[in-house]
Amino acid sequence: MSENQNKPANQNNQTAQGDSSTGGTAILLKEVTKSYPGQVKAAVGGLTLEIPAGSVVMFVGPSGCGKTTTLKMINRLIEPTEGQIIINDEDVTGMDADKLRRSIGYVIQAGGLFPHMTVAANIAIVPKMLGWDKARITARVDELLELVSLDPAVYRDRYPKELSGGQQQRVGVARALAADPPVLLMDEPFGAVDPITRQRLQDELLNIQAELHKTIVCVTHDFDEAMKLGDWIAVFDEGAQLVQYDSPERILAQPANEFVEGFIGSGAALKQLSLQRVRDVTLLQPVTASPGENASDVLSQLQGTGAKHAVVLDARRRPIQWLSTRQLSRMEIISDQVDPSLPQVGESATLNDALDEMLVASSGQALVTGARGAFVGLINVESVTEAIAAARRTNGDHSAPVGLNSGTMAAVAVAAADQGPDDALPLDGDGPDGTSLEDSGVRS
Ligand SMILES: Nc1ncnc2c1ncn2[C@@H]1O[C@H](COP(=O)(O)OP(=O)(O)OP(=O)(O)O)[C@@H](O)[C@H]1O
Repeated sequence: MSENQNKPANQNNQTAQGDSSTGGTAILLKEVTKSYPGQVKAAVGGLTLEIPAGSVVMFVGPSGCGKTTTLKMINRLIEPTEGQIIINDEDVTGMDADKLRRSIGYVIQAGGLFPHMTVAANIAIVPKMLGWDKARITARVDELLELVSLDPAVYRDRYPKELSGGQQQRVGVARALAADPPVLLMDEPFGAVDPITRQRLQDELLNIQAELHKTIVCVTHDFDEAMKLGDWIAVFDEGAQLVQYDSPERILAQPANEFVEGFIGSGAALKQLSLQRVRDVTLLQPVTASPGENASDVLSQLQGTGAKHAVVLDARRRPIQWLSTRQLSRMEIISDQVDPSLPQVGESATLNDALDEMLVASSGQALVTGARGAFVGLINVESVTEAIAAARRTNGDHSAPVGLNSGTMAAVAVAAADQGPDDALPLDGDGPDGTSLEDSGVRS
């Protein structure tokens, strides 16, 4: 049996130890335990967890359940009491911790920037330690600032206190990516910013991930964030007991037990909206027009199609106006005026974002833009509803990565196993599809 058989369906081209098709590398936690001095129960009890290369794995669970402890054991900010952590074929528990940390990006809440250093100096910390020359560091700093959507000329010489919370967070991400590490650990990265900034930072992280394909492990308190960002979600209970480890779709459609249901919260159907992107929906193609055109020509086109609105595009095909037949009938020539309040969403926005935009505009429709703001079509409430129904029909046809505990919290284990063979955790040592852990790359 091949090593890939127990990998998630959408990761089948990767081996357990990374693959050239991703910028990331697989991580395997093998029966990892952490007992703090004086603790009655271990903070992490015999956790085995496979983190596929190039995927985003989100850790969720109640406060104090061991998420941060698990995360920090990966880069040895916390030393495990027992077990192995294997990154790129190597058990890193025996490796020099400083060397290890230089190959793992780490992002914490509010960026964790050094206040006495400029943005550029903060980003340059690891490249400097690695002995890069000055020109290479300067070029890399600028490249990373561009990547996180900050203009290098404006921001490179600023100090952290001269940045907004969201900007500090962006610099934190840039710093973590500086030496192009295959692994990125994030601990509540967007916890300290307002909801709108948070949404933008999440979108940006997704864009960056689409480009770089890192292996990202991220702790969050926000289940919606876990669904939006995660390829896989690990739901933990006390002692880092893994209650469910699966795709956001499956966790939503088939929560392992009441504990997971509680985490999902109300409105599971609505949460489907956060799983799908605008680009997954069939867009409508309206009549378009350009500045300088005769309004009457556009009106007759509209009459031909039965539509009531035309989208005016500038020379770079960016939408600038959205005119009704009534507005068109009052003008002769279409102007190049830009309407700043057009309801617009990007292709990578979630259906939830799109619905928000439509509701705010109360038009039931929004303009969709793609690369460099070019118009790609219209989305409406009906197409969103159809996309959700279609997703339900195709839900849940894949196996998940391996995750289990050898710890002592039997109650949780029994609760999960009660869900039947399809939903149960592989507590008997078998993977979700019945393959052995040996086959899945988990070797003793
Ligand atoms: N340095 C420490 N010494 C002793 N106990 C600790 C230490 N750090 C964490 N713990 C305990 O270990 C358990 C797990 O803590 P951890 O911070 O990993 O949880 P968490 O799930 O990340 O929590 P939160 O969501 O509140 O951040 C908790 O009971 C915590 O009190």
